[in-house]
Amino acid sequence: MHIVTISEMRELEAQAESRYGLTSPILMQNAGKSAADLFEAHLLPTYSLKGLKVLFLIGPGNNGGDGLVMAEHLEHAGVLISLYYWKDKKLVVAGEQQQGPDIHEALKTQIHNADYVIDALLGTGRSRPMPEDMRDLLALVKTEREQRDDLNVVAIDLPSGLNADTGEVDPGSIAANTTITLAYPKLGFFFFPGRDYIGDLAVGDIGLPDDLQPSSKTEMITGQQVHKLLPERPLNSNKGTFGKVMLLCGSLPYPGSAFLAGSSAARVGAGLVTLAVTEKMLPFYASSFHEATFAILPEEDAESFDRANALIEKLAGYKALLVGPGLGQSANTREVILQVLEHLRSLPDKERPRLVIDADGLNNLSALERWWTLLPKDTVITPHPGEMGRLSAGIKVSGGNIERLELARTKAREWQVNLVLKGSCTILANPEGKIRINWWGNPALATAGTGDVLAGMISGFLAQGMPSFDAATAAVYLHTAAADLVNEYMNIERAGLLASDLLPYIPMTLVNTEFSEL
Ligand SMILES: NC(=O)C1=CN([C@@H]2O[C@H](COP(=O)(O)OP(=O)(O)OC[C@H]3O[C@@H](n4cnc5c(N)ncnc54)[C@H](O)[C@@H]3O)[C@@H](O)[C@H]2O)[C@@H](O)CC1
Ligand SMILES: [K+]
Repeated sequence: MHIVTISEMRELEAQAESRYGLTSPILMQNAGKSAADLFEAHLLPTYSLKGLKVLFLIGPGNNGGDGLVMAEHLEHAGVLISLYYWKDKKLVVAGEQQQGPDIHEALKTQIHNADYVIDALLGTGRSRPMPEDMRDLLALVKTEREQRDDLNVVAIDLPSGLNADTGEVDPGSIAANTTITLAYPKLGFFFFPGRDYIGDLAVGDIGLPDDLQPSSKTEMITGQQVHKLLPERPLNSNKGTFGKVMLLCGSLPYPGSAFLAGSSAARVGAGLVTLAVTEKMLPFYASSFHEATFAILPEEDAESFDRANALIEKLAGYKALLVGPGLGQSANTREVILQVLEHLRSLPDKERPRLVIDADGLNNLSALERWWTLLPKDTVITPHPGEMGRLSAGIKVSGGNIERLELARTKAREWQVNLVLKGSCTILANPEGKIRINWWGNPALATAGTGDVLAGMISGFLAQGMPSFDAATAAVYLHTAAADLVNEYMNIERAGLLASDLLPYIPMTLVNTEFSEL
């Protein structure tokens, strides 16, 4: 699904009118109707609309207009509606305009009684800091919600005061429990602090024709998209059909990485997983990972040439190679990596295993001048912000702010790689400037070993012949989906997940994608 900036959204609306006669009032009718439908479908699976008390905060522009249309639809469905028009300071309760000197007190009563407050004050037309009286109005809602958690705020299009391009927020903005955005998610939703203000995201349909597409090269990854990317699993198949993946991972003191990454490759469906390990390490893996096969390498103090060659000799017929997790950063190991890269570059396209480099693979590379010139075509790299900083000559890389986007786009082009810049909303960028962003994040994933799982999943998809950018896309999405399943089935919330907990849930995510809307 496209992600749009404010100007891209305006351009779409202008085209809708000039090419299809879809004027602003028509789009607004569609927007308000769709918001009402989503409100009913997504937000109230267990409640009836009848008798529900909903207060609408109506702003001066089209965002307020959307709110009014939505209110009208909900009123027909039996919702008890009150409307507060911010600009005129007018309060209408059940169709009656409230009179008298103290509208403010009457408004407070409405907030106190409401089940839902709909924030339809400002949308993409926000052009300046919020006036104090709008901040005060939202502060009343915020205070009330702090006192009772059965008050929900639903933002129309976006939480008022949020900058839809950057994710910056006004001091008066309040976080929504749910945001019903119109037509497409806005870029600012994917960056902090904005990300924290969106709550659950739903995307409303404003009736734009299918062939009117945004020019944006930025996409939000969705379950349905991933479902279409996943490899076929024909009945007439054997383990050879689904490809072999080799892992150059794990060393003392990080043996677990190879197990986690290798298991993850198998869990996304790779036909065969081979761990390239030393004889000393073999007993550890052989006892914990029964399904793996092994390529035995000379010990780590052997000549780098011999270590690299032992791997290269075994590599024929492999479709994917993962280098890095737990590998260590000795000069000898760096030499091994360089020789393996040289070998990969020398192979014809068809015979070359697709490469994923993660963790120590990246740390080893970042010590070298113009390291990216050493990579074979179609490589995927998966840095977290710290690794990204080292790869980019020591700059500081944000974990969630908007600057990440341009950095990812520029560097993927410059380095000619498929870049997975990890973070709360992981960003993927390819050499052609295409961007895909993962909406889902899960703080439980902030624990050791989950990166190994992600890198393993990518290599498992590569083994099955998926193009590099798509393999990374599917893995990033399903990795957070697996974490959500762990939370659900293990009954945990934001902490306590072990990376290995993800493993049994990965296959379930492959099935679920078809049915997830976002
Ligand atoms: N234009 C269209 O075709 C459509 C617009 N849609 C809705 O319209 C919204 C955009 O509408 P508008 O462009 O009218 O913009 P908004 O409704 O976001 O706000 C613009 C109005 O608010 C005022 N304003 C701007 N910043 C302010 C601030 N900080 N404090 C107080 N007032 C401020 C402006 O003077 C203007 O009157 C979208 O977010 C969406 O909700 C949808 O109805 C779909 C179709
Ligand atoms: K709004």
